Amino acid sequence: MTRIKVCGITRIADALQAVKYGADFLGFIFADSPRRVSVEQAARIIAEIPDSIGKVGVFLNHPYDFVKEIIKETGINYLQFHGSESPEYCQEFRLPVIKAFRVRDEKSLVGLGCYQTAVYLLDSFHPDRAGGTGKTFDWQLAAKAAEYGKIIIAGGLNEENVQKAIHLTRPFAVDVSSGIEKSPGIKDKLKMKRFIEKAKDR
Ligand SMILES: O=C(O)c1ccccc1NCC(=O)[C@H](O)[C@H](O)COP(=O)(O)O
Repeated sequence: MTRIKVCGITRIADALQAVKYGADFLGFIFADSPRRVSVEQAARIIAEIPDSIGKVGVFLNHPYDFVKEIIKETGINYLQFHGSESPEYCQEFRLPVIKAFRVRDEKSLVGLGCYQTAVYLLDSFHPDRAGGTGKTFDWQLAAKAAEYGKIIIAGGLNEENVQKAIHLTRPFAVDVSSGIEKSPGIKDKLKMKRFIEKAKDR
């Protein structure tokens, strides 16, 4: 069954709803974003979440020591590197790594084979925004990435298109953020429920 990552969590209520509806991973953004959480905020939310749920810290070209500190202070147990972090940098950490690639065309996936990460997350390229764009990319390109390992499909997913994305790309997981929001960082309960139901129905 396709796993589900709900990203951009900023509130305990949203985290608990996502778990109740069946999310497998929750994402906490430490990069510059309207969905950014403080260390204290993330730690407070994570303390309320069952152990079985993956808690993913999302980073963007952060210094090694910053990431180490967040791991220590919050209890995140997955690392998502969303920038131009090198394979060597990703291997410095003991936690499982999700390396993100922002897909514009085939060339965006060059270098993917150099990483030895747990999973690859494919997100949409946007010239000004690193993530949470609400835009999809050409899902046909996901097949190339799948040759290298497990993939997570991200970027512009919502209750209308998630089944098609799963059907076309057969991912390990799907990732959603703005497609289930009322406003950045504030999730819409009903949209979240419907998204998860649709994703689980595939
Ligand atoms: O979501 C953000 O604001 C963000 C900002 C900077 C780096 C990464 C960010 N998000 C990472 C994610 O994993 C999002 O879930 C992913 O970009 C998909 O977002 P959306 O298109 O809104 O579903």
